[in-house]
Formats: sequence, C-alpha cells, structure tokens
Amino acid sequence: MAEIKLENVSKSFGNVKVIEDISLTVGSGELVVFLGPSGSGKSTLLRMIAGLEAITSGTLSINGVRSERLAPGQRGLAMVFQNYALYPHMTVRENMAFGLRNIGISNSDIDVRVAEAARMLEMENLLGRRPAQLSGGQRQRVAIGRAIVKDPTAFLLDEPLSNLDAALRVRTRVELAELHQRMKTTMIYVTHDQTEAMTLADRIVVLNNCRIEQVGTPMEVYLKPASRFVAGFVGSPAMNFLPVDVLSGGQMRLGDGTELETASHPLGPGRFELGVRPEAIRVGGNAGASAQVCEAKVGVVERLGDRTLLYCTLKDGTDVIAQDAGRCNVQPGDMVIISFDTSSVHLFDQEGKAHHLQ
Ligand SMILES: Nc1ncnc2c1ncn2[C@@H]1O[C@H](COP(=O)(O)OP(=O)(O)OP(=O)(O)O)[C@@H](O)[C@H]1O
Repeated sequence: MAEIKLENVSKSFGNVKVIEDISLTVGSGELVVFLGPSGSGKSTLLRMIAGLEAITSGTLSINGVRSERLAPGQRGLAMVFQNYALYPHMTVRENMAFGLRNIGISNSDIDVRVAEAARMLEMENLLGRRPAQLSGGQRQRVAIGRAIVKDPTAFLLDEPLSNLDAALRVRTRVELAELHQRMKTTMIYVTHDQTEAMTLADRIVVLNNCRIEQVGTPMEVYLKPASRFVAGFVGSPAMNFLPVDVLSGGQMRLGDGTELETASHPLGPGRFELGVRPEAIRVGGNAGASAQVCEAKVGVVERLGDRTLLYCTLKDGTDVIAQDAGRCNVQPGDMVIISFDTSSVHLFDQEGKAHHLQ
C-alpha cells in the first residue's frame, strides 16, 4: 500500500497550463476519485503520478520517496486504462502473465499470481479464452487482473468503465468497490461520472480549470459544496440556482419577490445565487414552519417510478426542478406551491464561492 503525495504540482504543454499548483495527499489504502469535466486535467494528473507525463514543477512522493524522476516501472504502481488493449491472440491467462514474464518472474510464481487474481475477480473459468470470446465487462476484468498480478502498491484507473454499457457499468462498479474493500490497496480513479465518484470514493477531488475545486468525502462534497461549480457538477438532477438579493438589513429576496426567512448571517448586501437541490424542494402540502414558499407553473413531468421530477417555472421566469413522490398527481400545466427550508440551501457569491447558512 502506498501513500501518494503531490506538492505544488504544475504541468504545461508548451505555453498552455493544464495543471496549476496542486497539492494533495492520497492516504495509504484510500480510494480517491479525480472528478471533473472533460479537459479539467484529471488524466494528465494521473499520468504524471504514473510517470507517463513529466511534471513541469512540484514534487511527487510515493511512500515518502521522491519519485517524480523515477521511470514508470520503478514506481510500483499499476495503471488500468479505458481502452484495455488486450492482446487478441493470447488467452486470458497469457494476457495476465505477459507483463510478469517481461520482468523475469518465475513461471511457478506467475501461475500462483494469475490463479489468485482470477479467483479474486471470479474468472477462473475464463482463463483459456481469447479476448474476442469475452464480453466487454469480462475484458475489463482481465485488464484489472493484469494490474493485480503485478502486486502494485497502488492502482491508477483512468475511466475504466467508460467503454461498458449502462448495466455493465453498474455491475463492474460494484465489483470494483468490493475489490477495493478486500484488497485495501491505494486506488486513484479518474472519471467525469459523478455517480461513479459518489459511490466508489473514500474522498473525491473535484477538478476544474486546471485546479482543485474541493477535496472531501462524497457526502461533504454533496452537502457542503465549496463552490457553485461543485454544487452544479455533483448531484443528479443538478442543483437549482435562483437569483437572490441580500438587502442591507440582511433580508433576502428572490427574483419573483418572495421574501426569505433566514437566521442571521454574515453576508453583506448584494446579488447572490441561491442553490437548492431538487430533493430539498417540497411540492404542495404542509410547507412547515421555516419553509420558503413560491408559486410555480409545471412544464414537463418526468415519472421515474420511485420519484417524479417536475420541471417548473417561477413567476420571474426562473426554471426550477422539484422532486416529488413517485405517485404524485401533478400534471403538466398545473400551478403548484413549492417550498424549501433555508437550512437546506446554499448561497454563492459573484465569484462562485459558497456560503452555507449553517
Ligand atoms: N499531449 C498534450 N499536448 C497538449 N495538450 C494536452 C496534451 N494532453 C492533454 N492536453 C490538454 O490538457 C488539458 C487536460 O487534459 P486531460 O486529458 O488531462 O483532461 P481530462 O480531464 O482527463 O479530460 P477527459 O475527461 O476528456 O479525458 C486539455 O485541455 C487537453 O487538451
């Protein structure tokens, strides 16, 4: 198991900065997910840890050993890519053994390691097959097996599930979570899929625009997003953002004129955005004592079985998605009363920084 520490790491391709001053410690045995939109620098950061890209400035330590100048093979890490690139003419067993032959491990040792990895991944019955005789999920398992047999101190996984169809992604995600629980090996996992990040991570590192926006457990990132970006990126459907004016006396007023009841807060007067998640909005019924109430017109009604999403518009034209019960009777075109508790809202200033009211 490895502790991986980045200090003030930056990366430029020519004049273009793609990673700016990132410091981060991945604890031994931890599963950390790098989450961010396309182009945010996730893969570049992972490839620098693997040694596939040079670090422009800053340091990388693996278990306390300065490693930024070590060749990839000397770092003790194993990488699993999105395109698993198995050798088509080799069996599963040979694909898994190949990397070990190259580094001079004895045949008997190789047999033991391959058998152990195959048992762990429940693919003993597949060892004699060639890649063309496997499903996409099974091929990805072989790619993970190829990493496991190297007995690395950490796994680096770059979007390992993105070539799989939706159902297989979910199954393989659960298998990966189980694998991490059993092996307890340090893992860094790159994805742009917030569900993968939420379900797999011990901690999520949210990247945007070459920088870290937030590092936290999935629930910290979800409940206390540090910025508007994180708030909008994590959670599905996304958080609603409503323009709100903070008045000089501290009162808050939504764009549709609704006055919000808030506890005292330290914000100065100005224009903010109020963030409220669809599931924090109640539709109709008893709003509760500290609820904020607005009138909304329902546009589209999406019935998902266990819940219903209502795409609504407030009087000032602001769009809001509210989540209601699966069996709700609301129809498109209905006027509804929506309410939310100020304890469940977030405020974002003009720079996108979050202010939590409690
Ligand atoms: N070899 C390269 N030369 C020049 N620019 C590069 C190179 N590799 C990556 N970049 C740029 O660096 C930025 C970060 O790329 P990176 O692949 O790390 O992003 P990412 O977050 O992993 O995105 P994706 O989810 O699309 O893979 C992008 O703007 C990309 O165009």
